[in-house]
Amino acid sequence: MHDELLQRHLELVLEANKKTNITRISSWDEGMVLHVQDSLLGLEELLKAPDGWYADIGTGAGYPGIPLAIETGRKTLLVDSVGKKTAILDSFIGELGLDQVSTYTGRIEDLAREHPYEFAAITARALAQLSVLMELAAPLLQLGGRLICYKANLKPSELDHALSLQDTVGLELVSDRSFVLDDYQRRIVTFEKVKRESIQLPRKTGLAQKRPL
Ligand SMILES: C[S@@+](CC[C@H](N)C(=O)[O-])C[C@H]1O[C@@H](n2cnc3c(N)ncnc32)[C@H](O)[C@@H]1O
Repeated sequence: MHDELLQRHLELVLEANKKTNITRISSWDEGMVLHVQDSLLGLEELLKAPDGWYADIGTGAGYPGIPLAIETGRKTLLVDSVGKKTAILDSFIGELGLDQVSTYTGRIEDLAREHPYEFAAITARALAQLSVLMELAAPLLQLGGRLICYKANLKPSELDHALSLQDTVGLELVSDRSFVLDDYQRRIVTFEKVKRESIQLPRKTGLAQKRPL
């Protein structure tokens, strides 16, 4: 049942990608590994998050958000600033019958202004360096909520910088798991929101990515 939905989502993505560029992956086999299997690497972490809303920030074609929503049945918000992408995602959601999933068209920083501290879990893949993900997620997460970061080839300096920001953004590293997926190095790095951030977040829209902390 789940496998069918996961495969149907990939079919829809590859089909839509012929008209609108929503992913660089164009083959079924690559998609099954680098989109579907990769998205599910963080399932264990999402299952450990408290109950409540889950957001996939910078979701693109719905990875890892749609596979994780299919597997967990969680109330899910797919967030992307590009309206063309969220319109395509809305059609996928209808086609797949995922009633508990919806989209938000806009910047992550604006979502945080509209819904501060309302999310129990956040995922992000191929969006930004860890410190930027922490800054973007901190004002969205409720206390005890989890930020689950999908990283490829994570450098020690990127992790060190992220760890140095924990106190500022109120997040604490809770797990770090490594995988090899088809010769690619993968890491799922998870933080928990343990206290309020000590600086005003979100900063002005765009600054997190343009001028990282
Ligand atoms: C490289 S894609 C990754 C897509 C998907 N997570 C994946 O791994 O296949 C990054 C996506 O994040 C979106 N994005 C980047 N910065 C954003 C922001 N500040 N607010 C909302 N969406 C953002 C882009 O439009 C793009 O679709």
